[in-house]
Amino acid sequence: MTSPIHDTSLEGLARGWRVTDASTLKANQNLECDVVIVGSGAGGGMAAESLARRGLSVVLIEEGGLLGASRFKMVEALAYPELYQESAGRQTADKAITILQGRTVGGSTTVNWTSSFRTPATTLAWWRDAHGLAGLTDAEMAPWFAQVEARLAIDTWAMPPNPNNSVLEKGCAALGLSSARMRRNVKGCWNLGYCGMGCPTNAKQSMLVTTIPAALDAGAHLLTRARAERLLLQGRRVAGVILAALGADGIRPSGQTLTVRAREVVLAAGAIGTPAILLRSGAADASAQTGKRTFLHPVVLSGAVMNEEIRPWQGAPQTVYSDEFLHRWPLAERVGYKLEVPPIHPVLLGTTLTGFGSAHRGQMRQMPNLNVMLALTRDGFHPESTGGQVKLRGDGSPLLDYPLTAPLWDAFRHAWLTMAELQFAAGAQSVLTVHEDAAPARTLAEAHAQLQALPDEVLRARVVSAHVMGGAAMGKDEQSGVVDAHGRHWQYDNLTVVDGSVFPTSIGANPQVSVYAFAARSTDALGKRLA
Ligand SMILES: Cc1cc2nc3c(=O)[nH]c(=O)nc-3n(C[C@H](O)[C@H](O)[C@H](O)COP(=O)(O)OP(=O)(O)OC[C@H]3O[C@@H](n4cnc5c(N)ncnc54)[C@H](O)[C@@H]3O)c2cc1C
Repeated sequence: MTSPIHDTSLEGLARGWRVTDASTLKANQNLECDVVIVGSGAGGGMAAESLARRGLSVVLIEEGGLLGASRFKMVEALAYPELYQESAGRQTADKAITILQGRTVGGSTTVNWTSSFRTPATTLAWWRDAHGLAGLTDAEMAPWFAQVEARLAIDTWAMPPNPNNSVLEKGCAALGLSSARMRRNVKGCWNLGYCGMGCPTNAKQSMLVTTIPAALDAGAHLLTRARAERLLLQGRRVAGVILAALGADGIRPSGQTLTVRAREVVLAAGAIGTPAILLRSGAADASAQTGKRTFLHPVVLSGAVMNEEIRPWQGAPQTVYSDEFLHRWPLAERVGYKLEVPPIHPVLLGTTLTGFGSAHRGQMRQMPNLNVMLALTRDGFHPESTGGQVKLRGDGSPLLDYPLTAPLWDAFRHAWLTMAELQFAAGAQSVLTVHEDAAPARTLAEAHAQLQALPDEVLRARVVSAHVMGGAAMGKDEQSGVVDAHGRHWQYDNLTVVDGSVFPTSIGANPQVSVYAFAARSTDALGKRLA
C-alpha cells in the first residue's frame, strides 16, 4: 500500500528538481549563477524562494543532506546524527552549554519546535535606541511579520495543550501569573510531539516543505553535502564561494572542490556558521565585530514529578508560555526570562539530567510522570551580558566560546525558584532543579533552601540552547556593525547576510519568525537591486 503522506523531496526530485549531492562528485566542479546562497535554514530558505521567483539563477548550498517525510522515523538515534550539527552534541568551548542546531536541508527549521513569536517590541526599541538602527520601527517590520506568518500558516494552536504544557498553565493560574497559548507554523498538525526529529507528516511549515520546494520549482539549483569553506574576495567584491564536497559520511571532505561564481553572495549558514565563513575568508571588518557578540538564549531547566501521567513526549511540544518575567525589569538592569515547556524524549532527557548510575536510572524511570519547564534568558541587553565569540579551531571548524556572566547566573537562580513555585503550585510531588548539586525537593521550602546553596559553577548547572543569534550584527555604520539594516556587508558591495547572525542582541523570544521576517525584508531589497 502506498503511504498517504507525500515525501515532498522525493516528489520534487521525480519532477526534475536540480539537486546535486556533492558526495557523489568524482571531479572538481565550477558553477556560475546570479546569486549563491550558503545555508538552507530559516534565512536561506526565505532568500531562495524570494530570489528564484524573481527569475534570478540561484544556487543554494547546504552541508547537510536532503531528506523528506518518509525518512523521518520519530527515532532519536536516527534523527540526531542525520539532522543536527555535531549529532546534537555541539557544545561551547568549556562544554558548559549544549547547543542544538540543524544540519540538513531546511536547517534548524526542519527540526524546530514550531513556536512562533514576532520580535518583541522592546527588542526592536532597544536596537533603535542602543544600536542606532533607527529604521527598525514596529510599523516598518509589521508587514514583513505578516507576510511570513501568512506564508508559513502561523496561527494560534487551537488544540488543548498536552499535560506537560498544562503544568505551566495551571501553575501560572494558581500563582496569579500571566500565561498564553502559542502560535505555531503548522498546517494539519497531527499533534504527535516529534517535531525535533523532522515532521513525518509535512505539517510543520519548515523551509523543507515551503520555500525550498518553491525555489527549486522555480529553477534554483540545490547542492547538498557541500560545505562553504571560504569566500573569493576581490577588493570590495566577493567573486564567489569555494566549497568542499563532503564524503559518504556527510562530514569529512571527499577531496573534491566546487567553485561557485556569482553576482551576489548571500550568507545564511546560521549564527555560528556565517561568522566562521567570514573568519576563514579573512573578510575585512572595520567594526572588528565578526564572530563577537554571538548570543544564545541560555536555558535552565526544572523537572517535576507529577501525580498524574504526563507522557511529555506526546503532543505538540511547546504550546503555552509565560512572559511574566521577561519584561519585569528594565533591560539593562536585570536579565529577564521567558517560560516554556520543551518536549521530552529519552535521549534528550538522559543526556540533560544530572547524576549517574542508579540515581540517574531512577529519574529516567519517572519519565512518564515528568514535567520539564525551561527558562529562556534574554542575553545581550545588560552591560555585562555581552554573549560569546565564534572562534576557529585548527582545522577551521567553528567553536563558540560563551562565558556565563554574573547577570545570567542571577537570572538562572531567579528562574529555578520561579519554576519550582509553578510546579508545586500545579501539584508536583517533587521538583528537581537541573543542577548537579540539587536533589529532588518535596516542598517549596526545601527547594528554596537548596537553591540558596547551589554554586554558580559551569558544568554543574545544566545549560542548553537551541537559539543562536548575532556574530555578524547589523549596525548603523561600518564602525558599529558588520552589516547594515538590510544585511548588506559594510565592506563588500555584493555580500548580504540573512540569517540569525544579523541580530545585535538575542531576540528575547524564540527567533525563527525574526529570522524569516528580516530575511524576507533584506532579500526583497536585494532582489529589486539585482533585477
Ligand atoms: C531543536 C530546535 C528547536 C527549535 N525550536 C524553535 C521554535 O520552536 N521556535 C523558534 O522560533 N525557533 C526555534 N528554534 C530555532 C530556529 O529554528 C532558528 O533560530 C532558525 O532556524 C535560525 O535560522 P538560521 O537561518 O540562522 O540558521 P539555520 O536554520 O540553523 O540554518 C543554517 C543552515 O546552514 C547550514 N550551514 C552551516 N554552515 C554551513 C557551511 N559552511 N556550508 C554550507 N551550509 C552550512 C546548516 O547546516 C544549516 O542547515 C529551534 C532550533 C532547534 C535546533
